[in-house]
Amino acid sequence: MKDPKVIVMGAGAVGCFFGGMLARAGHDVTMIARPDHVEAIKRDGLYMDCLSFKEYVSVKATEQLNVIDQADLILFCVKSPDSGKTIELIKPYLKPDAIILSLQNGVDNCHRIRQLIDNPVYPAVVYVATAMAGPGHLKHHGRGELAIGGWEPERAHDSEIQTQLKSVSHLFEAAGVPCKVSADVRQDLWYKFLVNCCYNGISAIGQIQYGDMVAVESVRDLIDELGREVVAIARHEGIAMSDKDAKYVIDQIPKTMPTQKSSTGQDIARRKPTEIDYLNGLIVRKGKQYGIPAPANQAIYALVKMIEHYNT
Ligand SMILES: NC(=O)C1=CN([C@@H]2O[C@H](COP(=O)(O)OP(=O)(O)OC[C@H]3O[C@@H](n4cnc5c(N)ncnc54)[C@H](OP(=O)(O)O)[C@@H]3O)[C@@H](O)[C@H]2O)C=CC1
Ligand SMILES: CC(C)(CO)C(=O)C(=O)O
Repeated sequence: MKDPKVIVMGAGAVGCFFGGMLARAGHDVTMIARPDHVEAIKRDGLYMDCLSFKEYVSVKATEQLNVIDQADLILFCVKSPDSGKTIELIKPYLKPDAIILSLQNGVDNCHRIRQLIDNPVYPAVVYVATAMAGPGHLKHHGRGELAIGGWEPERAHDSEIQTQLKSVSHLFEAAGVPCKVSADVRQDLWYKFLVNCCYNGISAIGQIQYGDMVAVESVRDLIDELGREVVAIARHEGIAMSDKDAKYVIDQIPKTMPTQKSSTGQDIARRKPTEIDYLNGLIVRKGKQYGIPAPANQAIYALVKMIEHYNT
């Protein structure tokens, strides 16, 4: 992929970080964002307040969806409940070979997107801690690596897919973003999903950072219980998950991003609907379907839904 035109669809915390890194490396990037962000980015540039640098990065920004007709690569960064409607909005402008990279949490966004369009769609497993601190102002709290891959098992060895994935990976790597092509991206997605089920809801309910969360012993016990339930469901889904690896990915979060409040917590703070139906809510539904009890996930799900109900 030589000199691709990159569009960030939904330039918030994640879109501004990864799109911003590509723009900073000199790529042609356009952020599709809400008016307050567009105005600030056009005026001053995107302020990337990162752990390793603080810089105003020059990048294009617009509210207009028709710029999608130029895109070779779309970083799809809207929240999970917005996936379907956003795809319907951009569908009229999509080039047939434009690659859509979903940087969203959850395990079913690519499947839902792919039901609406024929374009190549790939998941990115995203380990980063970011938030929008104000219009055009990105605050980075830790990490920033990606794993991408082909998720449709029947097309796993397709050479065109592997070529596309390698070129996307090179693009990010050259811009300073570690990006591996995963041999089993479904497994990687479930490990990340495990992290989200363990941390996002508690952080949202308590409006609390991960480092402070795990200072409380009973919260650590709850995280363990949430994790056990998710691992049981994952195994039932045919995902190979070891207890040792699950514990490792869970333990890394407060160590590598202690000052972060989850994206679900950020939604609650902004009085927006959350992604909880696609996180702990999915575990609750699958638990009922498979007859696997998931009371801890049920409790987190119910509490976030209650807060959302009176908050939005
Ligand atoms: N924040 C984080 O650290 C991480 C987040 N993630 C995942 O990444 C995904 C994105 O999360 P995040 O970046 O935090 O979310 P944000 O809410 O910060 O960003 C999404 C942005 O897209 C905007 N948007 C939605 N539709 C449109 C549209 N039609 N036109 C213009 N702008 C639009 C939203 O505006 P509005 O709010 O007004 O709808 C919002 O500003 C989620 O799936 C999340 O779980 C993954 C890893 C880490
Ligand atoms: C990586 C993590 C846990 C960062 O907060 C996240 O994915 C989220 O907030 O949704």
